[in-house]
Amino acid sequence: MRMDVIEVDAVEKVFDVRRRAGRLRRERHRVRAVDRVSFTVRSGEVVGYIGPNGAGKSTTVKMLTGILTPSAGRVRVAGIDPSRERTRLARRIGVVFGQRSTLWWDLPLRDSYRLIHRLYRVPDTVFRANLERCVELLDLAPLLEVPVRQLSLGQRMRGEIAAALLHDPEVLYLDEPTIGLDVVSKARVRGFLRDLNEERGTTVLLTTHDLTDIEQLCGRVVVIDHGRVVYDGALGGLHAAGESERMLVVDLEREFAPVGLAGVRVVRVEGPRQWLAFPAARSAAPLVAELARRYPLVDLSVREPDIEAVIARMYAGRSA
Ligand SMILES: Nc1ncnc2c1ncn2[C@@H]1O[C@H](COP(=O)(O)OP(=O)(O)OP(=O)(O)O)[C@@H](O)[C@H]1O
Repeated sequence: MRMDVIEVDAVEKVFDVRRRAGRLRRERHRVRAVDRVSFTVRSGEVVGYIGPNGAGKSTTVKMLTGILTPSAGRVRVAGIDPSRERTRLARRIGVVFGQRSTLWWDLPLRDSYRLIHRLYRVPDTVFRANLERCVELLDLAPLLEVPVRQLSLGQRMRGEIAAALLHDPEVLYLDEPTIGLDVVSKARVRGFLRDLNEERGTTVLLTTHDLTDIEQLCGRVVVIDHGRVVYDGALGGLHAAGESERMLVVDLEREFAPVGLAGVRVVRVEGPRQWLAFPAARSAAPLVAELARRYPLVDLSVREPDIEAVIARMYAGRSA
């Protein structure tokens, strides 16, 4: 049976900040970075944790690693309370921060890996097998003797991901793992993560602003905004939540006035071609049938909305 490996229940994090209020006065001010957030992640799931800047994503991930203690609520990762047993938890999780390195800057990659081997007390056979696998799949062989500071961003990121996996973690947190990478490196990292999840059943919580990461990796997304969960479900369902539209592009035999169909908005007419927007959740089939019955239809295509637009619309709706 699949278990919940990450449990976040009514979790809050409030920061006390001092702000200047005049020449000498400082005012205390509270920032509620995470506001009664609840979600669970089952073993083997890949979940995207997304939201605009300052939404509370990093603060949540820091509570999941034990770096920060929640102000209220309950967090469990692999049954462990992260802030109480951070060291024990560290053996069960892997963490990759796209913007921060966990490797030793002046050491060759291989030496960083040796240190991790010893620090985490990884059994020799496990370490060797994992290193071999990562070196092969992430193409690290030519890089092992190179000091980390000489690696390109894409090379270093592959090195970081390997470092996070050498101790066989059940859960992997990835914070912007493809940030700044070129298209080829992004594809390689995504392919590796997909295989890792499929073959090993590693649970992944992925924070990213790159929606292709989400589309290609995540079966489910949790969207957070102003510290609160505003959506939790399948990626496809975001369209309905964001009230997004699909587009039917039709070519008629000749020019017509904008077609009149219930539930359809004509957004553009160019000669015999018309662009018809309709709710994304609705089936296109009856619309096409009705069109074909009433107009001389020559050709058509359906365009899916892009997720970025959907999420932007959802955020806008929330703050309005
Ligand atoms: N140590 C801190 N002290 C005070 N305020 C903080 C602290 N850390 C985060 N915050 C505030 O909490 C809120 C949430 O920040 P957080 O870094 O979790 O957002 P995020 O969703 O990860 O954003 P981004 O996408 O920009 O990384 C922000 O308003 C931020 O300024």
